[in-house]
Amino acid sequence: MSKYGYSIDQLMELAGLSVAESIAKEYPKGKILVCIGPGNNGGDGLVAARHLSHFGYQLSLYCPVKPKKDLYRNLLHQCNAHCIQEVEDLAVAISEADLVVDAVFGFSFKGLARPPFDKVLEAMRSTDKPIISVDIPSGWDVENGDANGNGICPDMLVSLTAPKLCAKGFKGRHHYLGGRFAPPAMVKELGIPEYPGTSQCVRLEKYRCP
Ligand SMILES: NC(=O)C1=CN([C@@H]2O[C@H](COP(=O)(O)OP(=O)(O)OC[C@H]3O[C@@H](n4cnc5c(N)ncnc54)[C@H](O)[C@@H]3O)[C@@H](O)[C@H]2O)[C@@H](O)CC1
Ligand SMILES: [K+]
Repeated sequence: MSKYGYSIDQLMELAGLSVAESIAKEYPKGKILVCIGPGNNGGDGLVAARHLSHFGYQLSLYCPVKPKKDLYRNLLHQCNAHCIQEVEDLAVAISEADLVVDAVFGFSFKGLARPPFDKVLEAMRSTDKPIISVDIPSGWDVENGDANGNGICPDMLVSLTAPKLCAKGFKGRHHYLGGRFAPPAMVKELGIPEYPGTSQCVRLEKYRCP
């Protein structure tokens, strides 16, 4: 997207907002735990957490690794200013949550999850709480999906910009598209569906991939 002059902050803000809006369309108000990874997928999760708190959900964050980048630190600072608590005990936090947002890994994940994220994925695999994955279910390869069987099975997937090939393997109930920032040339090239009105997200009734 940088060829169109966007900064990562702009894209992340719109991506996270679209994740929050997608969640609000399908799940009633309640407690949401957001699990944050070390890259931009985690940044999307921090933005989504902030918007969900504005929408009236009760948020908490689990961030086992904190990158030193200003972008990440500022997003975390904003969450703190919104009284979003960070939790230390993942098992307890999952048991107390109504929903879990998976913002651990996105399209740059490779191989098998290394510590401490192996335990985060394990905890998300073993809960029966609905999981909402940001862009890609964590542990999945962007093209080959859950090839090694260590990924998670989300109830909702919010694909960003366009669904990735791995979304073919998504078996959950709700598939949304968010990240409404593609200019017309890109919309045409990728066959991105139309968004309704002013919405930042669109429900996909069947798999669509450019
Ligand atoms: N158009 C775009 O490019 C946009 C992308 N966004 C988000 O950015 C995501 C991609 O972000 P990134 O490229 O930062 O990557 P990710 O957030 O997918 O993850 C990269 C991080 O995971 C680590 N990692 C990779 N494999 C690992 C393994 N096996 N075990 C442990 N750690 C591992 C890497 O060292 C790196 O720190 C997308 O999926 C999407 O959520 C949005 O923020 C905005 C727009
Ligand atoms: K994810």
